[in-house]
Amino acid sequence: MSAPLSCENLTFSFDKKPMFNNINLTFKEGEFVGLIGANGAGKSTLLQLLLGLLKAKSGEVLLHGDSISKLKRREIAKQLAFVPQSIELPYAFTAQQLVAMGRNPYLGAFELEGEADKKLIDKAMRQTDISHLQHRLVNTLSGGEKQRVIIARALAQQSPTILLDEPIASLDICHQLETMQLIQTLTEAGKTAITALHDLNLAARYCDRLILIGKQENGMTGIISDGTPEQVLTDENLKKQFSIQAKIDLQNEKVVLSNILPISS
Ligand SMILES: Nc1ncnc2c1ncn2[C@@H]1O[C@H](COP(=O)(O)OP(=O)(O)OP(=O)(O)O)[C@@H](O)[C@H]1O
Repeated sequence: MSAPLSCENLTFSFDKKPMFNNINLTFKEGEFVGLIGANGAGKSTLLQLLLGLLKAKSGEVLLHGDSISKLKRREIAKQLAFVPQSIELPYAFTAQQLVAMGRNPYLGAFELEGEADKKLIDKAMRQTDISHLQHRLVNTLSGGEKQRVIIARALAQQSPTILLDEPIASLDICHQLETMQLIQTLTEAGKTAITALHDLNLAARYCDRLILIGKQENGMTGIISDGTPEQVLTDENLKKQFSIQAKIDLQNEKVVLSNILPISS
């Protein structure tokens, strides 16, 4: 069976500045993948390419083997949900109305949500701990509350694959852990999750696979390393790609970084 999401020979540049050259990736059903890399490495850009929001210069993104460029946005939305870093809304929506937008790909124009949709909306709000915020206007919520509303919208979308751009950046520590646990539970149930993350310890603790993006020897952006957290979070990668040194241990079969220090250039 073809993978829920893959890309073949993706090449991309912003204006004339070459960025990705020949990226090939396959994401399997039930994988929890962390995209890691320093600021400006290209994590968001890769997510936008996988979503079909940025157009590759060459190569293609495939959803279950079908080229994303041939699918309508509505069909793509049934397969891929996205949690962006931030969201600007032109009008005042309540949290519940925003979460309900996750059902739009399944509804006709002017069609209202049915009972089954409402159940999924309620469930997504419970899973992200925002049921008590349902009637609040989203633009009055704190950054972390708003982030959880956006995650709930993506869950209500019920897509087999979810892409998240730093979903825990503005969350308190408890909601960070709960969100990572929630994504882990969803992937254990078969969903594929690909999430950009800055916290390497949380990435190592929860993700099955890490993809490290960064500058290659030839100056182009590419995949520096792709594998288990143990394979990717090596002394050399931490030094070269993050300019840090750290003590790397294994605790309960999970990589744990401690004594993290910047390497002054
Ligand atoms: N619209 C654009 N036009 C030109 N360059 C861009 C554009 N968007 C992003 N870039 C550049 O592409 C590079 C990758 O950016 P991207 O946002 O993908 O990085 P990132 O890994 O997500 O970074 P961060 O961790 O800081 O969010 C950066 O050098 C950025 O300045």
